[in-house]
Amino acid sequence: MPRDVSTPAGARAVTAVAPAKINLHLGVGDLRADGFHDLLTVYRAVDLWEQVTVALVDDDDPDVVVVSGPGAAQVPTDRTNLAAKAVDLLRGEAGSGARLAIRIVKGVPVAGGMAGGSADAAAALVATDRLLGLGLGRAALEERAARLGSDVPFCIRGGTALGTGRGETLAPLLHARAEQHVVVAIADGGLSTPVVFAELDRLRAERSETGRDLPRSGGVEALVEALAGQDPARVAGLLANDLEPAALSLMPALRKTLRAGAEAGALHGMVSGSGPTCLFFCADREQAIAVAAEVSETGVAREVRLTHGPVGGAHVIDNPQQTPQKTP
Ligand SMILES: C[C@](O)(CO)[C@H](O)COP(=O)(O)OP(=O)(O)OC[C@H]1O[C@@H](n2ccc(N)nc2=O)[C@H](O)[C@@H]1O
Ligand SMILES: Nc1ncnc2c1ncn2[C@@H]1O[C@H](COP(=O)(O)OP(=O)(O)OP(=O)(O)O)[C@@H](O)[C@H]1O
Repeated sequence: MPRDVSTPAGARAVTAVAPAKINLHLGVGDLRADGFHDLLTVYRAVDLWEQVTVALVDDDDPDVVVVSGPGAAQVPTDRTNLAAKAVDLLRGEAGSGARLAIRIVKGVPVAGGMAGGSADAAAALVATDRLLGLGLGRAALEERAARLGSDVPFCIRGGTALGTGRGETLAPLLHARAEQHVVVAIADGGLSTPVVFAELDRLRAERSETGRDLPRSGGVEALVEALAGQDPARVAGLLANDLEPAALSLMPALRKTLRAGAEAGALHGMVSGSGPTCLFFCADREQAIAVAAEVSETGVAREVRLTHGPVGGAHVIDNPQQTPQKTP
């Protein structure tokens, strides 16, 4: 462990946090020539946070990556770690020879479809920008973020946003502020994002041969309008995830999880992004507490968490113990 990686924010270390994302709508187009799929998505940041500290260390100390928190053992600690890629990108661009150590405290399920690794990259970009005094604005940081992954720009931005392209092109949805209480059911094991996209392509091809195409989600206008109102049931009726059939095909046990949420009375249950985390949308915090307790009792999930959104995007925090900012 480098000697000053846990130094409170100051000249030699900066800590930033970035939120998990959920996709209230995830429309997936056909496979593109570059290996990605065009998306039409409504992103929302929720209050599960990754915390990343970037610290200047002495020349003879290594550029270590230290990861702690749930699922830490599954996260790489070499330069393939997305936070390390973010640090290397900005340090290289600045022509800096600084030795930088990274400490990650995970609060988002690993490989769970909630952009945990992307949040690490987002927080690392924001922290490195501040530590090296680069002064890159939001737009420049989001451009670097898009090079690291499709979800990374949104983890910087936070709030609620429309995502297009491969998910990296964002437009804020400033009126979509209706708060949501969501129960997060974390599965035992993860799903690989590219494998889930490939399974969707396979299912679509298979179904089209039988003449019964897999249904595709439509537009987002009604959802965006509902998000400007105050009726959680209306919002719940408009949620959609085109990747869900692929995640269910790869992990059929998730059907049981979704059933448990429905039986507990959630307004709507669905797989989060590429899965396997399942989300249960509730009318209010009281219902969310009751649904979380009931789903937890059935034993279908490894862990059940309560969350809500929207919350803000990646930002520097002065005190690593402090609670991240709650509003966008
Ligand atoms: C499922 C989502 O989380 C929804 O927000 C994202 O689309 C995934 O975003 P991400 O994890 O940042 O994914 P990336 O690191 O950009 O891409 C990983 C892999 O996922 C697949 N991928 C990702 C995004 C996209 N629009 N189409 C894809 O087909 C590709 O195989 C790609 O090589
Ligand atoms: N900092 C990181 N944190 C977590 N995983 C990382 C990180 N860097 C690289 N990875 C790799 O990325 C894989 C996906 O992890 P991640 O937690 O980002 O998945 P995810 O939340 O399903 O992603 P998304 O929702 O963006 O598709 C992991 O299995 C891990 O090997």
